[in-house]
Amino acid sequence: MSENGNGLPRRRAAISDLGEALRLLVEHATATEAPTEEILRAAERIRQAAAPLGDRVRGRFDTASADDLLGGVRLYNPVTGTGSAFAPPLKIHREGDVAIGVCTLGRAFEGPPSFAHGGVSAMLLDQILGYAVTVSGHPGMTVQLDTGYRAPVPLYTPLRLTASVTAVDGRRITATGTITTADEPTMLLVEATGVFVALRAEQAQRLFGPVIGRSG
Ligand SMILES: CCCCCCCCCCCCCCCC(=O)SCCNC(=O)CCNC(=O)[C@H](O)C(C)(C)COP(=O)(O)OP(=O)(O)OC[C@H]1O[C@@H](n2cnc3c(N)ncnc32)[C@H](O)[C@@H]1OP(=O)(O)O
Repeated sequence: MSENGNGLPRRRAAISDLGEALRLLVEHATATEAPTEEILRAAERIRQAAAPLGDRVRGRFDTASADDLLGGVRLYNPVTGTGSAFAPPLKIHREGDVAIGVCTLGRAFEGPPSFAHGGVSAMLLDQILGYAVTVSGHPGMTVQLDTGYRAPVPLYTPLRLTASVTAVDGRRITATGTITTADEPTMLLVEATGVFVALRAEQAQRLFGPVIGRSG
């Protein structure tokens, strides 16, 4: 399915609206103490609502019609995608050479009680490090991600992430990043160093050839 003209902005807005509804559902479903019968009724209604969406789906190697890979539009990215049920979503922008991210994590991201799962922090950092690496003009794939957990990351608290490239060594790009709360940006919660590798042409073709061949 492809849409152009006014159809594409409307479709992207609709996908983001669905994503927001799904995130509300995930948040309520994760936090609910509703009666068991209400949970059973909700499960049935949700299955009914999901069915028509499954009538027309894209294949594994098909890019979403609303996405723009080269333009950086990925509505279903699990970290930043506004159409994703799983994404916080993390919102990233640039301030000079530094990437800044903001998000708030709900109950679905819980690890230790009332705090974020450590893997979620690593996921957020991988994404913002990858963003910093991409906008620096040296895009690559993560080959190593080292995370240091200094203090637990609180749920339901606005968070601030930063990332910047610290070294470019041939095809290897190193970036470092942090997570703090928005209110206390000097109190480090999690830090990370990521190593990214720029793909050789044959690696890009081997890994993404089927996707590149079908998009556009
Ligand atoms: C329009 C604007 C839009 C802007 C907005 C866009 C925003 C857009 C944001 C996207 C943000 C996504 C952020 C998520 C990023 C993932 O999550 S990527 C997914 C996770 N990563 C992977 O799946 C990668 C898996 N690894 C691989 O497939 C292979 O390792 C690779 C990457 C193809 C590289 O192949 P390889 O054979 O391992 O490495 P090779 O090519 O032989 O060597 C490359 C170099 O890297 C080195 N290297 C390899 N592994 C390591 C390691 N672990 N540590 C250190 N060095 C290493 C090698 O030693 C070698 O160095 P040199 O000898 O050249 O000095």
